Amino acid sequence: MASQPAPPTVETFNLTYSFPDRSNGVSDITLSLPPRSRTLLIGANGAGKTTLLRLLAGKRLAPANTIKVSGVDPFKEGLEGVTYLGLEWVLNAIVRTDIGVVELLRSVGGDAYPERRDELVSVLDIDTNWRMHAVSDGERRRVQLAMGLIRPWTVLLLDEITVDLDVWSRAQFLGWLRRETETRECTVVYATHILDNLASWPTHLVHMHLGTVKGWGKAEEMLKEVEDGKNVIEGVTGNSRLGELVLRWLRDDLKERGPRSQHRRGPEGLSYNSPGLGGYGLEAKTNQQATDGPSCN
Ligand SMILES: Nc1ncnc2c1ncn2[C@@H]1O[C@H](COP(=O)(O)OP(=O)(O)OP(=O)(O)O)[C@@H](O)[C@H]1O
Repeated sequence: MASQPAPPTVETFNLTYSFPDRSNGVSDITLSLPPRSRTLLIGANGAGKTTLLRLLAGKRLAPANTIKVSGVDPFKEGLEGVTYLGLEWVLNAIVRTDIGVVELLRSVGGDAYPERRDELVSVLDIDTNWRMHAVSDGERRRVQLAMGLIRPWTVLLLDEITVDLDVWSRAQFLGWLRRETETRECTVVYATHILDNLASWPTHLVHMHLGTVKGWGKAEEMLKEVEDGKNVIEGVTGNSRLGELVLRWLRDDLKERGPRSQHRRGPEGLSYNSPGLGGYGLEAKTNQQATDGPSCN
């Protein structure tokens, strides 16, 4: 009897990762995202979102037993069904050559999934007569998204690659992702700075700051923070609850970090100080201190 596919969960257990130059990537991240969830990764530039997504995709080697995607280590198993769409995908040169959309979609297996292919062509408003050397950036991006999504992934790791889509197309695309999670066993983790049309989209939120997760959980519960009416951001109006929450997070994170020139994430256990601001190179710190907040003195 064929065994049941594992549920598409995304879990990390005290995940800490340092880059080859020994600088901190992410520190002590523990998450458990259930099947069929749609999670937004939120954080300022440099918070560690891409690093985390690449680790989850098995593109970087995490310490043993710190990541499980659909129950297994993504680096060791090279998982079928896990799709990561990030910058490398966008930069792939073939989508700038004189090649037609139909050929491109065929090259990624489109003919094996004709219904999904046609649905994506419609949702992303793609003209199958386009030739890729003669389309706009947004049109190219739509084709790239269709290429990446045709095969029925079970875990989709999306690093903001919808920036070129117009607002309507992005809304259609987000609606399609939602329907996917509602109609089959699949899970989405999406890092983005663009909150348009996302107010009621996420089931879970993960708030990242300086390589750590400051908070995560069900979106509805985290959004309650906004309802207290306190801590309002002056001069900013018309945001969704999600927009308001994220603005508060980023404002407080920035305050906590201090000026960028005074904070650089150095090798684990070390913090860099800017000599121009009174620091003198490297100073040893405990891991706890290094990850708890701004490392300037
Ligand atoms: N290969 C690398 N080696 C050393 N440091 C790196 C490397 N890649 C990224 N970093 C650093 O790690 C930190 C986190 O980067 P990351 O790309 O994960 O942030 P992010 O949250 O995705 O940011 P953004 O919103 O700007 O895309 C940054 O400070 C970055 O400079």
